[in-house]
Amino acid sequence: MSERQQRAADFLRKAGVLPVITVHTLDEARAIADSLLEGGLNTLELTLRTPVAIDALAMLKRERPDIVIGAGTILNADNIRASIDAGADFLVTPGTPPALADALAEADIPVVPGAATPTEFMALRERGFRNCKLFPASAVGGLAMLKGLAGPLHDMRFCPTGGISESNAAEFLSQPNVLCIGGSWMLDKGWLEVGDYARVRETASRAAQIVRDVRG
Ligand SMILES: O=C(O)C(=O)C[C@H](O)[C@H](O)COP(=O)(O)O
Repeated sequence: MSERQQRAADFLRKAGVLPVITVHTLDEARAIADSLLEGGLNTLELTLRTPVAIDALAMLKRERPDIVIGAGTILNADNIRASIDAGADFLVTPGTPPALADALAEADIPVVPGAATPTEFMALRERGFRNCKLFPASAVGGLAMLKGLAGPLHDMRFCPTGGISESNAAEFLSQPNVLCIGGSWMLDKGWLEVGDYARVRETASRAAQIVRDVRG
């Protein structure tokens, strides 16, 4: 495993839970990041799904240097460049077609390429990637899929994301081939719409407790 990939493995394992956030304003980005941090989660994936995402990433890296931020929904080389320029600590992709895998392999930043099938993970493995996102985890088999991958792809580690909630988080996190679990369950749309950041903080805090319970 390259030193760069090892760096991704270290902080993802340490984080245990990777909240996936989508922000619409800089104020919302600050409020979400602060609530997660107060709840005990200091690593997050900020998706590039909204026009303000890159500005929010740069702002958070400037104003909240203690937060480790991955840029998510990386779809192409332009997204990679913009995220690195904004100060991203790592990159996450929902899927990884060959041209994107090439661009990730050249990027000097920890990367967590996404995939959903053994063939795709094998293609990533051939390029040297060992730490990958399983997306959309529940839709493609969830725990059963992770257990299935553990045999043939025993040297790979996964960050399952998609369909994980407070009720199944511990079970996913307990799998030996799981580095961290990703999800948006602590960022319920209804709570965000009414600015109920106390619930975000409480749910983040319970997620942090799940990590302590499972990992010690
Ligand atoms: O946009 C991306 O790049 C993604 O990877 C999608 C997110 O990971 C999922 O939307 C999170 O899944 P839920 O926890 O089920 O909401």
